[in-house]
Amino acid sequence: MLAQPISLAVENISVAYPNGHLALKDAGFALHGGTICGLVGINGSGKSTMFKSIMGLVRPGQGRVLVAGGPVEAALKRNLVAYVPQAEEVDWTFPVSVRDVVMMGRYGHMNLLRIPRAADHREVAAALDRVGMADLAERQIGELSGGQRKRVFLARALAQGGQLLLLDEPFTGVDVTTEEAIITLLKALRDEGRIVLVSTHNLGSVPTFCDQVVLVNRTVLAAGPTAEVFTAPNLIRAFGGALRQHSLPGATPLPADAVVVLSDDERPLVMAPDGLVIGRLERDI
Ligand SMILES: Nc1ncnc2c1ncn2[C@@H]1O[C@H](COP(=O)(O)OP(=O)(O)OP(=O)(O)O)[C@@H](O)[C@H]1O
Repeated sequence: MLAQPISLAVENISVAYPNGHLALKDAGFALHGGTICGLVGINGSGKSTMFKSIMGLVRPGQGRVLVAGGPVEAALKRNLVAYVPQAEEVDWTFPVSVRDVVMMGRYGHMNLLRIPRAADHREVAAALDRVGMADLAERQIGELSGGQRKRVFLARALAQGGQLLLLDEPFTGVDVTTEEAIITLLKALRDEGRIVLVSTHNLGSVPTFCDQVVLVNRTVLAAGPTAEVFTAPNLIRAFGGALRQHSLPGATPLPADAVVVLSDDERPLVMAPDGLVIGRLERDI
């Protein structure tokens, strides 16, 4: 377990960009260590803006974000917040090795000259081992598969020692086996007391790995345990016209009145009419 329990409180924040666009209004939720939470919403709903607020990259005009009970800046100084970017945010042609990228997670622990010490090398080796990338440590990052790329940046977050992990769309472009491996790792990190906050519009995987869900659409529409929040009525509220609903044609053993919610991950969710998630299909319909 971690020495000190981590917590995150987003207290009714409003965030406007310099062009005047109000990306979040009165958005709030709270999390405590030992949870995986899905930050779920359509494109442009404010997920990245929420992450940026938690990382101190944008300052809310109203409200505040507290990490471990204090301001974001203090948490960043303590290396508590670690970010795993979307693949598109990374320049994969940059000539650095897997080990170099993971070592970047140690920068906050080094002095200005950034000369790694034995402890830094140890942490990097442990992180690479944990994500199953030790054998590829010397490989250039451009020569990795999509799933391997995700694991490298997860290793960087681990080497940093982050207790609040922010993952932006971690399953985009990875196959089901890799997705399962990443989920297993995220659950282990949760069990060690971390907060794992995962931004995703990949609805199908949410019930399988998220303990809690925050539904966003320019504000927080609902937040809480997955079974209470991840329901058909709430999802329709969050996704509006972006969701298509179908009755499932003659499928067994699913109830005849089951509702299938199609998202963009090609593995539709199956819900009872009252909104309870029954499961998900492993095939297209
Ligand atoms: N720097 C910016 N300046 C002005 N508007 C912005 C800026 N960044 C984002 N926005 C706008 O704020 C809204 C929320 O964007 P945000 O990136 O937070 O959404 P998102 O949920 O992360 O979307 P996606 O799933 O597509 O990544 C969008 O309407 C977007 O166009």
